[in-house]
Amino acid sequence: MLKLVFSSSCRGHCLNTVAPRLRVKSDSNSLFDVVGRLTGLTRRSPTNSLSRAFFCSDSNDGSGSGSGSQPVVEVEVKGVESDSDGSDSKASSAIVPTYPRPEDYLTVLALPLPHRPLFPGFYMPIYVKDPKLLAALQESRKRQAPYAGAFLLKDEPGTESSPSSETEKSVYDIKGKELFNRLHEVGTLAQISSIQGDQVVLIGHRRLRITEMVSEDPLTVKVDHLKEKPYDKDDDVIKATSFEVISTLRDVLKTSSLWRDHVQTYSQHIGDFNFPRLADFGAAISGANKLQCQQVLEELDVHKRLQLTLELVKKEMEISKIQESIAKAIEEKISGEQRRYLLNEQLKAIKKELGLETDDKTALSAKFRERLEPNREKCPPHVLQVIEEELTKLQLLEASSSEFNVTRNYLDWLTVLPWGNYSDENFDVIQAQTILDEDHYGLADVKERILEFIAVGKLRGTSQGKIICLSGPPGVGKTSIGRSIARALNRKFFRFSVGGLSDVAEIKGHRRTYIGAMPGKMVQCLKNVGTENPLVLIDEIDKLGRGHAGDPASALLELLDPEQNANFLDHYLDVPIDLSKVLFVCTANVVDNIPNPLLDRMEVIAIAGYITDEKMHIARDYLEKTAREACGVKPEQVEVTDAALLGLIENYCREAGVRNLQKHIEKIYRKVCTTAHLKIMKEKLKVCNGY
Ligand SMILES: Nc1ncnc2c1ncn2[C@@H]1O[C@H](COP(=O)(O)OP(=O)(O)OP(=O)(O)O)[C@@H](O)[C@H]1O
Repeated sequence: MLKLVFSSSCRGHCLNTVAPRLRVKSDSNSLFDVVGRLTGLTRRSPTNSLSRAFFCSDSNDGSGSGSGSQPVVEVEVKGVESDSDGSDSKASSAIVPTYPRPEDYLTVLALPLPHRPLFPGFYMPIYVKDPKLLAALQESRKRQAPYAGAFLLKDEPGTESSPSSETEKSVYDIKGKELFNRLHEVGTLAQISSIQGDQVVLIGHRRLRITEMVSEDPLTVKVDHLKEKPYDKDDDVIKATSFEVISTLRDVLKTSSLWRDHVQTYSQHIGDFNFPRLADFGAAISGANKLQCQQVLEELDVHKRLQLTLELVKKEMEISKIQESIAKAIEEKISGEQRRYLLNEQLKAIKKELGLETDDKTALSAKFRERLEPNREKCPPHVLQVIEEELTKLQLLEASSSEFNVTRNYLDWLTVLPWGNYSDENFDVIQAQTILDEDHYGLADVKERILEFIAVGKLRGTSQGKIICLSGPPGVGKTSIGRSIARALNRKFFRFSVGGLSDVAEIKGHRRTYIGAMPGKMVQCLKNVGTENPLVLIDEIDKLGRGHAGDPASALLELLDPEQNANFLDHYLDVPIDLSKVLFVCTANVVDNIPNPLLDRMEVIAIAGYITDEKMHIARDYLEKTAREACGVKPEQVEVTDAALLGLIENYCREAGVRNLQKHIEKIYRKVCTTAHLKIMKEKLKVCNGY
């Protein structure tokens, strides 16, 4: 049992039920076999023709005189529809009763078709919303007269001809005379194949013409049965036109799979074929609008009908060509995009594997932009401009060129600097004092100066960079107090020693044109600390070297001078940096060795050596504690007496600073550790030997 469906949504026709087995005796050559041969469709063997021979038995009787192929209908109610409820199966089994014959129906119920006319030989499901009409249809089936007239509904005057202009429901709102006037005169005698709920499946049989209205509700009309005008089947023009229709159909079939399905289904169910049927078939499966289809239906001249159909299938051919080209273009686009995506993904994977991902220009730019984004608001406009210019340049450069690397490094430095980032300064004098005292004993002058600095900063609301120079003999705590000051002020700490420095580039940076060029110490410092207001300790400023190319002291001057350092220009960076918020602390052993212009700009705080009493305090409260912790000794384990410390200071550590004293204390603790360890080992040995 077969169930084959024509796409009714696009064509409006449907082969939607099972054909009862009718034997159609026909010796006419099937045109669809010709189409099948041309398109490679398999031709059914003659033995199969029994099961596929279904078509309205007298739909081709118009060719009577011409074709002379009048099929003999013998009803054999063998095949039954296996509907779910089974209610219709009986009814549908008697599709073509022997009596009365279809041509005997001269008064029929008129069914309005809103979308397309019904062609002989085609199925069409319709929804009958009018209960009266539905009841009448059911009644007529019961009376063994399952026929009605299906007529296309004319568009309402003034509305556009579109399939959606009239819904199924509103069609059945029109009744009586109004409906009669809205129906096209020519329609189709339709066999009611099945009724399921409000769905009625019609099979087109033959053409009808309305002559008069018999009753209004449900609309019943008197009809004339129409026959095709006699034609000569050997007429060359008709033959040529039909061959052209077939050839066009064949071309469409090549491209449109939907049509292929239609023809295959149709050819399996249609046995004989002739010119009028070919015309009907072409028009029925074309996507032409309802009026064009109606025109074909109304045409009784076979040649004209073939011509009309040819027009429609040619148009269909054009549509299918456009459809094909659209499909091809979209397919190409999609496959091209997919290919590119795949290749890109592969490229990414390869780069990742080889560690080359950073060389990707776009990824690099994205990285730099991402890094800059949090500081963009605070970043000075001139720097932003340079960054944007360099980013554009980066995109234009060849990734393998040396210039590319220079630009990449430059951008790396430009974007990594903490533009406008400051650490929250501590303006609490008491807290600062506590921190300073925690770390160092004495050093009153230094501490006082720092507290003054904080107090001024608090009153002003902002602190200005200063240059403080701590001078004194080695080991008096110049460097360590610098770290302590940074902690007290809550600034980041950076130390660099300029002892023996003779290259100006160390301070001012190299020009970017040199291979391996680097920015100066100050830019490195900013990158390191991540804030623009760190405490920078410049150690051993009195031991600054003398360069053969340029004077480091002068470069340092530019760096330290509060007047100039608001716009400090590093050779590498090439954009001014604001260093005015940086607190510079320099250390020197001998002030006299500091170049005069530098010394002039500094606030020198001299730290003299410590006296014995001070050393005692430092040793007891700071040095001993640090040394003990460093050696992992607990306070209760060792006791260093004052006499011992005094002896150490007076006899062994007579220098001004406390570095030597610190070393001796550390030495004592190391010795204590070793002795204690040896003692424990001896005890263990004694135990082992049985003493
Ligand atoms: N007043 C102090 N209180 C506590 N510790 C101190 C004090 N002065 C110095 N020290 C300690 O002495 C050690 C040496 O100090 P530091 O290295 O800062 O000396 P310096 O003056 O910088 O020497 P140099 O001039 O040789 O660089 C440090 O461990 C430091 O903690």
